[in-house]
Amino acid sequence: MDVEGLKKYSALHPKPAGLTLQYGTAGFRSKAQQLEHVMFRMGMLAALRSRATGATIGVMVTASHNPEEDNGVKLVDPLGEMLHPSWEEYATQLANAEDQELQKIVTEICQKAAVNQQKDASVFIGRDTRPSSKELSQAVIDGISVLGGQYHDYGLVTTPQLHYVVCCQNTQGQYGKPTLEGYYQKLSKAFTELIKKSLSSGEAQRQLKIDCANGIGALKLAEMETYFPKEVQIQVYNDGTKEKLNHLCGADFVKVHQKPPKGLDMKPNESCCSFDGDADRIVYYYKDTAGHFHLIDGDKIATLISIFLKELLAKVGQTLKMAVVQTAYANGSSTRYLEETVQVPVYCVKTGVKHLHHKAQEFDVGIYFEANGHGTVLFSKAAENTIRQLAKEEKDDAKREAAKVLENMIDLINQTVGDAISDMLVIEAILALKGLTLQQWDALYTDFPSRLLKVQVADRQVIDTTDAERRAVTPPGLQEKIDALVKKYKLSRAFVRPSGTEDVVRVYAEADTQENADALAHEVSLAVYHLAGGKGAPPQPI
Ligand SMILES: CC(=O)N[C@H]1[C@@H](OP(=O)(O)O)O[C@H](CO)[C@@H](O)[C@@H]1O
Ligand SMILES: [Mg+2]
Repeated sequence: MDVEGLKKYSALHPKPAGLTLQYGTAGFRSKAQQLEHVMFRMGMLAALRSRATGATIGVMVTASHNPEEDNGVKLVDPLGEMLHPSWEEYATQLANAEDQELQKIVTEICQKAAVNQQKDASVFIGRDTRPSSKELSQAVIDGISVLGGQYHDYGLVTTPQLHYVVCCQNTQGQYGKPTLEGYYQKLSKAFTELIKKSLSSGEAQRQLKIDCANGIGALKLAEMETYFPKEVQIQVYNDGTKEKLNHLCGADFVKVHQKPPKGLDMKPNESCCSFDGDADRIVYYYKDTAGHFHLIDGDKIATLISIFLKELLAKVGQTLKMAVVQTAYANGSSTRYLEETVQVPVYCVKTGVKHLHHKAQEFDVGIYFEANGHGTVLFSKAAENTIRQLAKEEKDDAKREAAKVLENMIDLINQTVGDAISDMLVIEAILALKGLTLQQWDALYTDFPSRLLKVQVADRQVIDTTDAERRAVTPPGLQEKIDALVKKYKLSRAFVRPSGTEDVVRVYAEADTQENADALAHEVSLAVYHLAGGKGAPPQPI
């Protein structure tokens, strides 16, 4: 280790006194001006992780759907997955070390994780469009360099694009070419093949309005435009030229407020969707002729994909094990529909993509989505091989054609992580192939009315949960209170958990009517406020 270099560079990116941050659900997130030292140190950690795995590691500078003033950083593991949980602890230790302790902590991590410091290190870097991202990614570069690592800076990319190139690089091109061009080519080729099949059935040109949250998605859709088949016409809104990132727009805003984003003029029955700030989430929506807004969230996306894949698997005659993975935030109506009508097993795991991804890996075809629109489909290597072979060699025409559709789906889906661009193309292809309108898709089932709220408390860690976060174990009395409140309403359900990305406790409730869901959520919020150390004024009714 270049001890002098480390001293010099860490002095350029000093840690603010008294600041402690934690590698949470989606890496580190905070106000941008508090993050320089974290970026520098995550550059260092990525170099160490690269040496430990003998592979290229990704570092993405983004705070996704958070306000423009925030920023964040997450590490990408060799196959494009989220950083392994065993290293999250090292990330937290390194980020919180005092400047003069850095060398000691690095040595400790190297010992604990058996990192050979002589090995080569390679890191890919990407960033979103926040004003602070460029400078912060420079701090990441300093961190990589100070530990003697090599890097490739992809500059402005969506989070899923960075995951994709990391996976391509570490699979020696098996997953595709580790370039943006490679990404656009792979997706557009698969999409064009699929759309061709629907056109023969007389589909008209498809039109879609996309709210890009004033983020990176707009730039990347513009780059991709030349690759799109002309049968699909997309119109980009909130492209970042006028308004602030994520302000009153984007997938998170639309999902949480259950209303259309600012800056997108929506005519009745037009297909619209929203990306989030780093383009790894997507939700669809439309306005009916009576002017009512209809949200089609991650649960309905998972449902559409499940129906489509199940039908195809039946056509190819393969008994592959398929399942859907959700979190406690999935609307109860979606879970019921998937289990009872689509007849696919559904599993509930803790919030956070890493948990969903991990569970989905247990199946031949694992479909996972968070209700907020983050999700993808994973195919096991064995399933993928079977499908590719059938697509090439199967004698039965109908079976072979179905296998080809599945093969293109495999190529169109970004299996490394949820990807708004890829998911959008998957959805458009399925709707075209099935000849479904957004209204028909929406009508598959009706969401139970729900409400998601935040409560401020002094220390959110006083709440500990179990059963995939659906029950609170501490503080004492809280779960009993929630149980009693839930009993007061019909078709109701409620749970609370500390957020992993914000300093709040999240409260979720469902009930038979919107008024009841709102009332239940409010009553549960009060229980959290009183039993878990509420801060500031008590929660007000909605
Ligand atoms: C209710 C909700 O939407 N929670 C989000 C949010 O996590 P919290 O731990 O709830 O803050 O951000 C995560 C990262 O983007 C995302 O994975 C998750 O779904
Ligand atoms: Mg995001």
